[in-house]
Amino acid sequence: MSSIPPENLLMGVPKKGRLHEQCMKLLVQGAGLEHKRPERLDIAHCTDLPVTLVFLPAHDIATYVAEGNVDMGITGMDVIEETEPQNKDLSIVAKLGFGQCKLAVQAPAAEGLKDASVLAGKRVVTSFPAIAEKYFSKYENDSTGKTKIKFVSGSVEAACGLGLADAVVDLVETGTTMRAAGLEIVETIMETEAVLIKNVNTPYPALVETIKKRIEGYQTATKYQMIQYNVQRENLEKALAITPGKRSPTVSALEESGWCAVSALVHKKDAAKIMDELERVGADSILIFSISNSRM
Ligand SMILES: Nc1ncnc2c1ncn2[C@@H]1O[C@H](COP(=O)(O)OP(=O)(O)OP(=O)(O)O)[C@@H](O)[C@H]1O
Ligand SMILES: O=P(O)(O)OC[C@H]1O[C@H](OP(=O)(O)OP(=O)(O)O)[C@H](O)[C@@H]1O
Ligand SMILES: [Mg+2]
Repeated sequence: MSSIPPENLLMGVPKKGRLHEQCMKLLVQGAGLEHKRPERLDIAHCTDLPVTLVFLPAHDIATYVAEGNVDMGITGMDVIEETEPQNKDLSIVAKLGFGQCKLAVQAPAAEGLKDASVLAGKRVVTSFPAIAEKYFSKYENDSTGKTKIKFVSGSVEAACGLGLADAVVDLVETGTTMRAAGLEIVETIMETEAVLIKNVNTPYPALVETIKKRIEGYQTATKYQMIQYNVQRENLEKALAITPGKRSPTVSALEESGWCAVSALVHKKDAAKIMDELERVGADSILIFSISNSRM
């Protein structure tokens, strides 16, 4: 294996699981971190920037970053919360808009529990023991005693069915896993999504900034599309009210007198509605272009 060049920034990336694919897309297509990962190896050097990707379990990445073993990383907010008291040197660089789900107290639907206070002192199985312990402590008193929290690293929802737990604390996205196990949400503890994080003492702040800018540019590109259309000057004001752009639209004169061409960024999700509205105020030759990357 080639050794890590000493001048390289180390970036912790989830090696598998729910975040892996979207992380790779973001880092390669978005941040241009092209690399070759040798078979079975958890380290890959990038060709364009002095960055080495280190493939790690998502649940360990906050700790690696907080302790400065890697300079940056991508993991869930839930993982950061779980390791919280040790994270004084960790800071969040950007929210990434994927890996969105919630961490929730779940109990058998048949029990019909109205709130989690009745679970204080009972048996709870989770991959998030620190969050669960803190959460249940607010419900505990002399008569309930301490909640018995047991750590498992996966397949958490099976614990109630196996008779090992009265409730679980685990992630819920679509709810499919939870419902299949006959569970329901009793209380939501937190909403979570993937975040880009850094160690505040990294010796590569300029490189962190470059990666952050590249990712932000890519995120904008994936959220927006470029709209272009022609409109008569008398209808321009109404058309610009529909497409005010991100900062401001570009308006240029057409050869045909009385007409101008407009281009502006629009939210991808609003594009169809905006085209309808522009047509209604007399715009024509309306075109939508995808943006593959951007820098604003
Ligand atoms: N169903 C989900 N939807 C969205 N994000 C999720 C989901 N499950 C997990 N995550 C996010 O991904 C992070 C890593 O969890 P994941 O389950 O991918 O890792 P893992 O348990 O190491 O992998 P695997 O489940 O393949 O063993 C979680 O901390 C959370 O932030
Ligand atoms: O609400 P859903 O869409 O069903 O997603 C939630 C499930 O996804 C994750 O599990 P994963 O698939 O990573 O398996 P694991 O429990 O073995 O980690 C999480 O731990 C939940 O079990
Ligand atoms: Mg998992």
